[in-house]
Order: sequence, then C-alpha cells, then structure tokens
Amino acid sequence: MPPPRPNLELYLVTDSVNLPPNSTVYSQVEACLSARHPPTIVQIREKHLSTAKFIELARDIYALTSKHGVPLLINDRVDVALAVGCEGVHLGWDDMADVPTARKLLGPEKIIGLSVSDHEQLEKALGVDPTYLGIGPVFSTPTKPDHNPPLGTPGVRSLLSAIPATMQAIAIGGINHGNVQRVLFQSKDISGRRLDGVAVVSAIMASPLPVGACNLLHETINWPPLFVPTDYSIQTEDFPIYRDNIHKHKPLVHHITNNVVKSMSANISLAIGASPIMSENPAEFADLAALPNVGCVLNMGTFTGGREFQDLFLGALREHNVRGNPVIFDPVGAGATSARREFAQMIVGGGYCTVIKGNEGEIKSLAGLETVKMRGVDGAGGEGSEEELAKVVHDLATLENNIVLMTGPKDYISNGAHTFCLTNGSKYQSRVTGVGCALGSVIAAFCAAAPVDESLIGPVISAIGMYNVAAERAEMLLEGSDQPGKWATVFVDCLAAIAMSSENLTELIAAHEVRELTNVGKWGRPAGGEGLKQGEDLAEA
Ligand SMILES: Cc1ncc(COP(=O)(O)OP(=O)(O)O)c(N)n1
Ligand SMILES: Cc1ncsc1CCOP(=O)(O)O
Repeated sequence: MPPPRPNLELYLVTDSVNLPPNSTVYSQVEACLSARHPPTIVQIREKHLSTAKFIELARDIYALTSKHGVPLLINDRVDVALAVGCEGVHLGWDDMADVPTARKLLGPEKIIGLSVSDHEQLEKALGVDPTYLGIGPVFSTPTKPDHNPPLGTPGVRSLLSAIPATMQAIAIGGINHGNVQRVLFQSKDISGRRLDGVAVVSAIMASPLPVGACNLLHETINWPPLFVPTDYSIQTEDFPIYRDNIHKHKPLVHHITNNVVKSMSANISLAIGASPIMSENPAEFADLAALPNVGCVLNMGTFTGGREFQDLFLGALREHNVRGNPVIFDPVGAGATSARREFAQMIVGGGYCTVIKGNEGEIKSLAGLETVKMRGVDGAGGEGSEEELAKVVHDLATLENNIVLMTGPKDYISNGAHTFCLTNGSKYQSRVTGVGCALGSVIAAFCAAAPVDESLIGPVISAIGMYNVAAERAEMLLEGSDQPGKWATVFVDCLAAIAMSSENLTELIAAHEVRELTNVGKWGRPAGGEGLKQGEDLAEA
C-alpha cells in the first residue's frame, strides 16, 4: 500500500479562541469549504473540549470535509480520530501517542503529521517516518503561547534541507497573506527543495471574511513569485518625489533605539518633516503599527539582552510585519560580541526586516562571514575591497529577500537584483555619536511615505543620498576647521534645509555619486569569480 500523499498547499488548523463575533469553528470551516479556493486539508485543534464534545465537533466537521473531498486530521488525539474515522492526526512530542503507536492504531492508509522545531527533533522524526512534518514556528505567534523560539525563514530552510525529498513538509506559525510568498521563497534551499505548503490558524480562523482569506492565500501562494529579481533600476529623477511624499504623508517613525542616540534620532526625524515616537511599551505596538504611513526603527545599540529585550524587539517586529510596515533593523555591535551577533540573527530570523543597515563588521557578522572582531560598536569600515563588499550586501539581500545597506566611507546598497555604491558623505559622520544610527530614522521615513507597492530601493537611496549631501554641506560650512560638535548642529540645519526646500534632489545627489555595480555575483557563485564590470547586468549573469 503506497503511503498517503495529501495536498498540503493551504493547510487550515482550527482555533476556537480567536473567532470573529457571531461565528463558530464549524461556521468558519463551513464557509472556507465553500470558497473558490478552499483549504486543501483541515486539522481540528481543540485544547479545552471534553472528549465527548471534541468527538461531536469532529463528526460534524468530518461530514462537511468529506462532502468536499478535503482530508480532516485531529490534533493530538488519536482516540478522537479513531472515533470519527477521519483521515488522520497531527502529533506533537508530548501527545497521547507517538508516531509508531498512532500508525499501529490507525493503520497504513492514514495521514500522520509530526511537528519539528529543531534539528534534534528532526533527526528523531525521520526515524519514525510520519506522512509529513510541520516545521515551526516560523514567526512568533500569539496563537500558540507555549511555542518554541521562532525559526525564521533561515531556520525553516536549514531544517528543510535535511528532509528527504520523499517526505512532505509544511511551515506553520505567524503566516498570513502578507508574508506567505516570502516564507515560501526564503525557505527554499539551494538545491531547490521547497515547502509543500503552509499551515495557518488566525489568518483564516480569526478573519471575519474566511472565504476571502482562503482565496487570497491561495492566490498569493500561486502568484508568480514576487521576489524574483526584476529589472527595476532606480530612477534618479524620482528622488524629489520620495522627499515630497514625506511632506505629503508626514510619516510616523516608531523607534526602539539605543539610549545614546534617541535625541539625535528624534531631532533628525523632525528636521526632515517626519514624526518620531520612542515607544518601548509593547502594549502600544499594535495601535502604532495600525496607523497610516508608519515605519519602524529597531536599533539594538543598548543591548541589555534577556527575555524582555528579545520580546520587545520581536513584539514590535511582529506588529509592524502584520501591517506590512517597513522595518529598518540596525544590528549595532553585531560584529563586536557573539551575544550581539546571535541576537541580531534571531531578529532577522524572527520576522521580516525590510532594510538591514549596518557597518562592515555588523553586516559581515550577520551574513555569517566574520567571527567577532570589532572592538566596539562604532564602525570598523573600509577594510574590504569594493568587489568583496558589494558581494556581501548582494548575497545577504538575496538570502533575506530585502534591502541591505552597508555604511562606511562608501555606502553599498543592494536588493539582490541591483547593487549600488554611494560615494558622497562627510568624514564627520563617523565622528559624532548618533549620526549613523539616525540615518535609520530617515530611511524609515522615506520608506513609510512611499506608495505601498513601490520597490523601496529608490526611497532608500534617496534617503541616504540626501543625508550624505547635508553632511557634505555642513562640512563645507565649517571651512576646514575641525569642529565635530558644531558640525552636528550645522548638519541638522542643512538636512532640514534640503528636506524642506524644493531644491532639486536629483541634481544634489549627483548621478556619479550613485553608481550601479553590475555583475556583483549570484547567490552561490563560488568566491573569487569575475570582478565588477560596468554594463553587464546581474540578471544576465
Ligand atoms: C500542521 C501543524 N504543524 C504543527 C503543529 C503544532 O503541533 P504541536 O507541536 O503538537 O502543538 P499544538 O498544536 O498541540 O499546540 C500543528 N498543530 N499543526
Ligand atoms: C499550532 C502552532 N504550532 C506552531 S505555531 C502554531 C500556531 C500558528 O498559528 P497562527 O497561524 O495563528 O500564527
């Protein structure tokens, strides 16, 4: 008898805790099954029902699912699955039966899913041969308060690459229509091994429009991938538009940033016409994230570590991710200590950072390229060659599917498809504390003010370009005297003057200062490949 091979593409797991008003688990499942694109498999997950009530609910839902030809599984309870006669069970590691026992009780034709959260569990799981593996949680989720640490898409990818192609695998935890493509894309490993589907609870069960939620998830999963590198290249003539969007939308920049730079970040946000808020109270995050034109800066400079610090960052990341707001992550000091590097990697894995911004040591450390080497948090820079640094930002952006900015004497920016180098700026930028960090506020404001479906590489480059031009102007105004303190004040004034004026940003950020670096290299290309060559596009490489 061949083992069952269910369609796991859109896997609905029920929940009776977070239902919308006037609905039940039954009514939500019934609605989903009537959708144009219903879930391909359903699991009933009830933690508080008596056995009798659980069996009653499962029988009612099984009548529905069988009518629609959709397999039904029961979470944890082999006895309930046996009583109902449905297609199988999903098991965790503390459940009433292990996989071999469940297989003996249920027989060879039933589906048995098993959860895995780390490589140790995976190794054991492969030895008991379940039908499929549920990898998670991908992101932190309130639906399962006792969940293991989030894996992020790098963690899912790492587990997936150790699962034989013959065994099916899905991901679960914090997945919704806004991040599902990224989860599918980023978890694909280099050999092309991909997830067989995604499991969602609240994205459907908590929705007042469950039919729409199913259809949207189906369509998002099956759209041509958004994340293939496109031919989009920045249009320098759009620079003024990005700045004008700030005047139009007055974006709010939610900062969780370090104590040393709070005042500088607030002043710089105000100088460009954005509105700063420094909130480290998780009770406010959902309300802040729900406002229009919001960006978030997560800067780990004052790294206190510990669970509270972790929850603060992951909580803000989650709320802004749910709303699709841009998040600028500054992994301050990630190149200085291993505790910081591990924390930074956990943040990048625990949600989606729209832009990762750091100096050479921080970005290399996050990319797993360099062991701890910086002496402090201030930027060791300028050590790598242009070719090497361009490849580092390109590869990290490709892997994370976001924008990576490496600041230094030259700034390198990549979205994986296109890699740029900006050569303007002032020596004072590295001599006044807070100036580097506050660039994150300006980038967040430019991204938050941009149209929702816009590629953000243009706004990011305009933000950096405008910042660097203001820094150069302030230096010029000092007329050669060495006055970092005065420079800082003049810099804020120059920034305000450029941001609030109608000066032509395109001309200010002169084209020769924004160079596109081509043929930077593809993910997986062996080191020591060809150098940078103008005129050859990565897409053709
Ligand atoms: C499809 C799928 N994957 C993982 C889980 C989690 O199961 P488990 O680890 O047993 O945790 P609980 O669901 O029992 O809280 C799942 N239910 N479904
Ligand atoms: C059951 C389970 N197992 C790992 S995360 C999770 C809950 C996922 O819920 P949601 O899709 O609402 O984040």
